[in-house]
Amino acid sequence: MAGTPVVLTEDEITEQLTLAPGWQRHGEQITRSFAIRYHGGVALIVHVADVERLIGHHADIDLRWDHVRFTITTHDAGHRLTTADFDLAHRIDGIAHAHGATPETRPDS
Ligand SMILES: C[C@H](O)[C@H](O)[C@H]1CNC2=NC(N)=NC(=O)C2=N1
Repeated sequence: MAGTPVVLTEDEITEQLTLAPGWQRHGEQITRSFAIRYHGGVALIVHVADVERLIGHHADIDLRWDHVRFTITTHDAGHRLTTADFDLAHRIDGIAHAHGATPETRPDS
């Protein structure tokens, strides 16, 4: 990822969250789950990983038998939220949709 990422202010985070419906904030990270069967989740993760490699920004990914959960923060900014996190979130939304994964709200996400 080019340059040192700029940490977002609270107001900027609030604004970014309104533009990324479905993503939930947990401290200095954002997370979202998508319902998809295990092998479909593996294919989804491979696709996301290809894009992450291109953009130089990576989510923590939790694969379960019936869903995949993505958690994003910017390590290089001291595990704070930056625009790179929301950029990746939007990219994940598009890829998940293309794979037929269904956004879901889980109590643990
Ligand atoms: C050099 C490399 O591109 C950087 O360390 C990237 C890698 N992927 C990353 N991913 C995330 N989530 N945060 C980062 O700060 C980050 N930095």
